[in-house]
Amino acid sequence: MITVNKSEQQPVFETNDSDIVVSVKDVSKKFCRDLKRSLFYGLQDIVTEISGGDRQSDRLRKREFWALRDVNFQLRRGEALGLVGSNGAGKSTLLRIISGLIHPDTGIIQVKGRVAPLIALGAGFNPILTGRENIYANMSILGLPTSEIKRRFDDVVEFAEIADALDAPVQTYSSGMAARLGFACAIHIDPDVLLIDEVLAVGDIRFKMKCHHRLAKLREQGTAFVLVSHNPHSLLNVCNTSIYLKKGQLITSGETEAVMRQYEEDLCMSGTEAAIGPLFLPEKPKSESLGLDIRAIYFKDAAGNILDTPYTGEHTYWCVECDVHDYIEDANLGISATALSGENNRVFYLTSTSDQVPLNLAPGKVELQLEMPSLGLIPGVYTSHVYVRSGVRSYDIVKTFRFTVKSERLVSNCLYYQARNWNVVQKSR
Ligand SMILES: Nc1ncnc2c1ncn2[C@@H]1O[C@H](COP(=O)(O)OP(=O)(O)OP(=O)(O)O)[C@@H](O)[C@H]1O
Repeated sequence: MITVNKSEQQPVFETNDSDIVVSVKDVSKKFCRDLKRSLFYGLQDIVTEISGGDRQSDRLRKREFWALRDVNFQLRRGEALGLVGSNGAGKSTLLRIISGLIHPDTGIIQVKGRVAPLIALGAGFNPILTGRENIYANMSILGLPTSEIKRRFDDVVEFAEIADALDAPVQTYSSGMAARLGFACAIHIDPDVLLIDEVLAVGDIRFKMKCHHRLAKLREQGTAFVLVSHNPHSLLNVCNTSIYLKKGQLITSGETEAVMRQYEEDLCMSGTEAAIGPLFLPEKPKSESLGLDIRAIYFKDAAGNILDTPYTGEHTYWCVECDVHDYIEDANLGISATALSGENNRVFYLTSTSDQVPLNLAPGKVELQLEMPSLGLIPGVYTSHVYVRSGVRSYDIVKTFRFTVKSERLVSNCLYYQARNWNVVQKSR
């Protein structure tokens, strides 16, 4: 398990643990966007190192940026760690550093045992060599002696299901075939650490199931995994702990479900400023009032508490507080909500009149409520339109009430939250 220091959201190191197979301590990596400059910096670094100077690895030079910054975590035998983060967050860079393909600029990486990186499709294969030749080349790069490769060769071919194409160049393989071969080579070297970057997303469902089955077996035997995926379900199925990277920084780590929740919430909110709390409006001068004035809009929970933000799936009241000056019969409360994150889609438009619920209002302070037994909105920032009418007569309207929805549940891959129960009904025996 990753141990997390709550105050800093960085894992706390436990040394002297013989089960630790990967230890990543204060690791940073910088890149330069400008190719010419990058080559120049490379040369400069080599010269500095040869002359025994200080490279000042922890400082950025012109046009450099941190692709990873002070990342810490540990992985133990048999543990599966998920890696999430949006494009460019630094996931592949981290895997490349663990696999030894690139070196960090600062920090220490310690890896015990054999690492099998499944980092990019067909990585480690030479396209002009045949499948047969590539199996030998790839598995010996991964550290297996030729005698062992010979012994395992048939199992690799059988697992990869490429017997017919074994003597064809790998460049003639489909992406699925190349992925199958890569996976087969990696698992047949008995790795201590397996690094997987979205590779399982390629291949048909049957092969994916076969891979998952094999991964579970490897894990039982003590292989540790780091799995990068944009699909929360594959992470939830495989990894009990995960880390969330954002612009190279480790944002949070811990139990996969909690990490995914924070990642999804950030994704839903991206590009929009969170809006929090109720909206209160000033009293209107009598001359401007049309007989009913909206004075506040807010959400309440089932116990009647006003909420800063409503929560997906919870029993929620959308409340519209009004000053009513005249008797109003058949008032119509209309509420629409549009998601500001994503493509600005209107999510719902509800009116009491279309639900055939006439609202009869007497003068005084009145709270109109739209009761939602289970809030269907997923986490995100929304803007809404709220009005009170009667027939064609409009009393008051608020055009932009912004609010934020949060969630304590996982709502991945959903456009709305479906309240539900799962049952088994025994029909007969
Ligand atoms: N060799 C390189 N030279 C310059 N910049 C690089 C290099 N490799 C990666 N980067 C940059 O570093 C950042 C992190 O890249 P990385 O590939 O690790 O992200 P990622 O989280 O794996 O993204 P994705 O989900 O899109 O695969 C990105 O801004 C990327 O453009």
